[in-house]
Amino acid sequence: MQKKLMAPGVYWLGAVDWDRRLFDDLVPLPDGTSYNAYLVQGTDKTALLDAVEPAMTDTLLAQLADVPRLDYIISQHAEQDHSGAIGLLLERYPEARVMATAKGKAMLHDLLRLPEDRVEAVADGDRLELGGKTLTFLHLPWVHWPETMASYLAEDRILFSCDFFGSHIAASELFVTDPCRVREAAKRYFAEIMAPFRPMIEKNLDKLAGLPMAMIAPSHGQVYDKPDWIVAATRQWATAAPANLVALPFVSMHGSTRRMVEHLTAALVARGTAVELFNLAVADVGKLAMALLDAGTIVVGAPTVLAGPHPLAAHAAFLANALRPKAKFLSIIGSYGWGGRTVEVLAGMVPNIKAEVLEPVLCKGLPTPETYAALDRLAEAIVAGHAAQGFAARVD
Ligand SMILES: Cc1cc2nc3c(=O)[nH]c(=O)nc-3n(C[C@H](O)[C@H](O)[C@H](O)COP(=O)(O)O)c2cc1C
Repeated sequence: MQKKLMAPGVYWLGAVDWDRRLFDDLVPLPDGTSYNAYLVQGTDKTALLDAVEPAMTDTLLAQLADVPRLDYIISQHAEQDHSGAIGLLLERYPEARVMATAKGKAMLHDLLRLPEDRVEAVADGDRLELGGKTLTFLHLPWVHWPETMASYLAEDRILFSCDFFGSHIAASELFVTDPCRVREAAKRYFAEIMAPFRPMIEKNLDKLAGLPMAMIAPSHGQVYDKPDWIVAATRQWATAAPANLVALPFVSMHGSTRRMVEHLTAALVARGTAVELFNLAVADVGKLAMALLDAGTIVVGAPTVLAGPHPLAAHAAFLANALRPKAKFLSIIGSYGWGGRTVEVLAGMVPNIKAEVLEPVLCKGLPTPETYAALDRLAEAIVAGHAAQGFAARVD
C-alpha cells in the first residue's frame, strides 16, 4: 500500500495486514488489521508518528523512500506493533530523535533496548514546532498501557490517538467507509484491551472533550473523518450501566451441562432477559469480551473435570476476571459425575468481579426435574436482580 494524503503535508503510512487472524496470541482478528504510522511535514522539520509491526518494516521503509530526513519519531505507545520498527528507522535516519512520555522512554529501552540518548521524554502539553505544523503531546495513560499518549496537530485539527479509538480492520480505504462495521470492530477492540481501564478511559475522554477534531487517526483500522460518533460510542462502552443481558460461556463434553444451559436460557428469555451463549469449545473470545462488557449477569456453565471446572471454563473465568466486567450478578451451573470443587475453584478465580453470587446449580449426571426447578429459580433471581437495578435492553 502506498502512502496516502490526509491533509497538506500529512500522510498515512503503514501496513495493512489482511492475513493476520490472531493478535497477542489470544485475540481473534476476523477482519485482519492495519498498523498505521503518520508523517507530518512542516516547512522546517518532519515527524513520523509511530511505526509498524516489525515484520512489516520494509513496507514502511519503502513508503519513506522519498523522505530524506526525519527529525522526529513520535512513539506514542511502546508496544512492539507500533514501536518495534523504530530501531531500524533510527539506523536509516541517524539524525532522528524519538519523543515519548518518560514512562514510554523507559519502556522503549526495556522492551527494545533503544539507545537512551536517542530518546527524549516529553511532558503533557509539550509542543513541537515543525514549521506551520504544531504537534501537542497529550498524555493519556492506560489506553491500554501506562505510558500511552496522543498527539494533536492543531493546524489540521487531527488527533493521532494511537490505540485509543482503534479497530482491527484491514481496508484499502483511508477513511471509515462503513460505520456499522467499524463500530463493531472498535467495540470488540475496546472490550478486549481497554475494558479493564474504563475509569482511566473516561478521564482521558474528559481530557479530550472540547478539542476541535476534524479527524481521529488511530494506529489500527481506518481514520475517522467524522469522529464524533466514535468518541460518543467509546464513552458509552466505558460508562454505560450493564444491560438486561446474561453472558453465558459454557462447556459440555457429553451434553448434560448443555441441557442445563438450554433450560436456563429458555427460562430467562421467557421472562424477558436476553442471553448470549458461548460454547467455549468453538467460541470467539472477542465476541465473549463484547458480551462481558454489556452483561448484567455472567453465568458460567462448567462440567467437573479432574475435581475442578473444565479447563475451558477456567480459561473463560480467568479472562472475565482480567477484563473486570460491570456485571452485578454471577452464577455457576454444571454437571458432575461423582464429586469435586468446581464451584469453589471457579468462584476463587474471579476476585475482580464485584458481583453478587446467585445460588449455583450443580447436578449429578443428567439434569433432573429438581435441577430444572433450581434453574427456574436462578432465572427468576436474575430477572428480579436486573429489574431492581433498572437494567435496560442492550443498545449495541
Ligand atoms: C476427563 C474427565 C474427567 C472427569 N473428572 C471428574 C471429576 O473429577 N469429578 C466428577 O465429579 N466428574 C468428573 N467427570 C465426569 C463429568 O463431570 C460428568 O460426566 C458430567 O456429567 C459431564 O457433563 P457434560 O455432559 O456437560 O460434559 C469427568 C469426566 C471426564 C470426561
